[in-house]
Amino acid sequence: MVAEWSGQQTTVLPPDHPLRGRVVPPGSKSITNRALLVAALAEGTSHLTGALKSDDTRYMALALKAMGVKIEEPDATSFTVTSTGRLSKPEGPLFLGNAGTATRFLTAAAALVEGDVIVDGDKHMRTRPIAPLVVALKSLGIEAEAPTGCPPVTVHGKGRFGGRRVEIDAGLSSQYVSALLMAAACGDEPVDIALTGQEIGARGYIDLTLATMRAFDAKIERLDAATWRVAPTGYRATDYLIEPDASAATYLWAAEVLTGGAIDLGVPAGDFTQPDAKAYQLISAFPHLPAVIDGSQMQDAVPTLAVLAAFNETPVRFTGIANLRVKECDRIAALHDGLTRIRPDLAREEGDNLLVASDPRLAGQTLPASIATYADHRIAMSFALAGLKIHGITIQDPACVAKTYPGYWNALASLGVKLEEKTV
Ligand SMILES: O=C(O)C1=C[C@@H](OP(=O)(O)O)[C@@H](O)[C@H](O)C1
Ligand SMILES: C=C(OP(=O)(O)O)C(=O)O
Repeated sequence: MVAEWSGQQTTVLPPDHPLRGRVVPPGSKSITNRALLVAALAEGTSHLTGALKSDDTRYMALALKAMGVKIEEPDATSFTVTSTGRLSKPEGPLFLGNAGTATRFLTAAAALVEGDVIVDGDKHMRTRPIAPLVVALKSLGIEAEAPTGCPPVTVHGKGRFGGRRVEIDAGLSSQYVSALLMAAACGDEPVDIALTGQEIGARGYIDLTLATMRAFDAKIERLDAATWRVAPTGYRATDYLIEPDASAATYLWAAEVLTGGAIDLGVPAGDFTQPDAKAYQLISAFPHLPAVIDGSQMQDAVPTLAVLAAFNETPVRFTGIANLRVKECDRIAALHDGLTRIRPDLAREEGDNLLVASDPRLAGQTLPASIATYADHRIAMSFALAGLKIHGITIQDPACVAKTYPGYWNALASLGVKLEEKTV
């Protein structure tokens, strides 16, 4: 992993007061990118409100525009999407940065284009696996190739999505399933989508996909615990309100318990439908987090929980997190790296488990640590939480939060957290 850093960095100064105030998290990344795609596949105009505007959703919107969809942004949290219901062949490759959702969802949707579509991303995305999705598309008779097993992917679209049944191994990413489900509604016959392999993490993201599809009038039937039948209805344009981002909420919930404050998120934790909202109960138990946390159904909340665990009364073992190794970076390694920069005995990797050796006496100490963020927004946002309690925590490349939460540093500042920015 990278050791040295030159560029922008932010030092978080521990506040001398509990964090109190109102911070509403931005719109859900997951729901915004689903809604943008299904709205683009619906004939007519859809108004998406409460949406996230960040790198990931910008890449999705730009890619859809490149395929002939009209997308306007009437205000800071809305998209107006007008489409014929068809995606046209883009002139060049679709560049999707490191947006896993946009990359996976558009790889399947590219089958609906007549002509070749190249789906590509930045150097990080080019190391994130997509082969299982490509294999699944090929089994449906859709020609596609990803020579490295990661983007770029070339999809030779035929303007249709056909085949009665497709099996998908979603062990590495639930996004493959969501991608197939969303494209399948625009097929010309019902498609059964069946999970193979082991039980997957993040099932809640499939529920999120089904909910967004149904809001745009798709018809999906669950045949059994691992199979869905998608009817070839297409989508109907609609107005859709997107809920705030539950993963973003985890930083605010954690900031609240770490400082003994009260942050009004504008949404009760129980109202979120996204998987990471499950982390709320755990966060509320702080400083009595359980000895073992299975992160499989709240994967994006694991960095938050792991940093929080450092201040817990007792150690915490994180299990069910193997696929954190193929997110924006290898998050198990990045969390281990950051925690051990704070204090060498604070974390240990055991296979794909992460053990955090908690110590409530960390609070108030001065332990200068420059946290490498590996271009991963969640590593930056979660280690900023350590800076609320420890003097000397510096976050490298703080701008990487723009992937999903561009307003993060302003949100902390609005709660009275002092930040020192420097370029080194
Ligand atoms: O479907 C989604 O919106 C997401 C699914 C999860 O990824 P995987 O399915 O790759 O685990 C999650 O980590 C990602 O941030 C968003
Ligand atoms: C894993 C993440 O993103 P994605 O897979 O959508 O790039 C994330 O936001 O934590």
